[in-house]
Amino acid sequence: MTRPANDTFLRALLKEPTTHTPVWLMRQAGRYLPEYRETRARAGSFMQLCTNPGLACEVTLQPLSRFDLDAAILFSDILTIPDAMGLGLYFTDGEGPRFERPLREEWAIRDLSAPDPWDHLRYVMDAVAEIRRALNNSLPLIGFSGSPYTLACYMVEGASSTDYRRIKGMLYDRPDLLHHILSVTADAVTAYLNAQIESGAQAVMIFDSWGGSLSPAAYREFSLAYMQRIVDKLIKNRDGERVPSIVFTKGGGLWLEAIAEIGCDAVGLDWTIDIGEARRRVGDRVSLQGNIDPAVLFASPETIACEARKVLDAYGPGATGHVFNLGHGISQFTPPDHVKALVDAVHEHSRMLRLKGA
Ligand SMILES: Cc1c2[nH]c(c1CCC(=O)O)Cc1[nH]c(c(CCC(=O)O)c1C)Cc1[nH]c(c(CCC(=O)O)c1C)Cc1[nH]c(c(C)c1CCC(=O)O)C2
Repeated sequence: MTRPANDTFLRALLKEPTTHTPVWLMRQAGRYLPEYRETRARAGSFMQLCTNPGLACEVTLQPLSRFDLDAAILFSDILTIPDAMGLGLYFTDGEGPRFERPLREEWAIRDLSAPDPWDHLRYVMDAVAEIRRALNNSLPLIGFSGSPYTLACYMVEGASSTDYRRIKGMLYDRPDLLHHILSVTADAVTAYLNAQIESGAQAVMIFDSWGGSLSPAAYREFSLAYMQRIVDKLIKNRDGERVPSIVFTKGGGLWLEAIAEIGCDAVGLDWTIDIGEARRRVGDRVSLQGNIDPAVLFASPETIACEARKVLDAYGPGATGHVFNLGHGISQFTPPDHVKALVDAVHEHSRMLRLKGA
């Protein structure tokens, strides 16, 4: 496949040299942008926005026309899979996602099956294809999914949770039931990501937002093992090339070496670990994505630039292997011009470091 005109993001994931450090931001399309709020109001609801490929494409492109970002990410949500499994996803203002039929009963768990992405999730594949056409090979497009464990948290709890008591109760009392949910969900995620690759996604990311709430042993058994199964089964693109994958476990800093072993190309880092230390620990096995504290964006543009330089300096010398990002999704209260200060500082400082040969 011809690489996009700006291929720095793909190059960094594959550890090829780059002229600057590529940057994109988790949740770069979202409520902090007034034009997003306008499109969302026109769509009616968040799910109507996600299920309309034309509107999903429109909001995917919005941050790209404001900022000099190095990648686009599909506008969708991780909860499309449990919705397609029949759990009845809905969003309430201020309370986040909820399911009408959370997975609690053994019979419902035994009934669970992986949805065919070309049938129940075709709107996502249509959005991927439409975004690729609109990008016209200017930038790479990232596809994504939630990790099986993170999806299971929402499926079993029925909403966001602070203590995960239902899923953790199941994990310790009925590990067989949780393994069944995770196994079906891992098959669903594999088919979903592969369908996104067939539709044109040029990299894929697995968001394991809640894996970090597990004990080390439970993390390996209930989260990491299933992400490994998915990464193992990712297909190549139509031209027979490897599609790089990124695995992001929020709160996974203690387990970096284990994550780097599963066969992914890059590991996402939250802001609780020094990126230089992370790099020393994983060596050449994987690239790293991250990891500035998203709250830095509430500081002044000068401070933001200074903090961005600290992350680039902490990563250290070498012209590749780092994709700059936030340590978690951007806050809806972020001033858009602060994002510009961040993106421009990353480009400027990393170009300077390359010229100095650092
Ligand atoms: C846990 C999780 C979810 N969704 C996602 C995760 C994993 C990442 C993380 O840990 O944050 C992933 C996600 N959600 C969204 C994207 C779009 C792509 C991007 O720009 O990065 C991505 C990659 C859009 C969204 N997904 C959601 C919004 C806000 C919806 C709105 O317009 O009201 C957006 C832009 C809704 C959503 N979806 C989810 C929650 C908890 C919420 C409510 C969050 C909130 O209210 O801030 C589940």
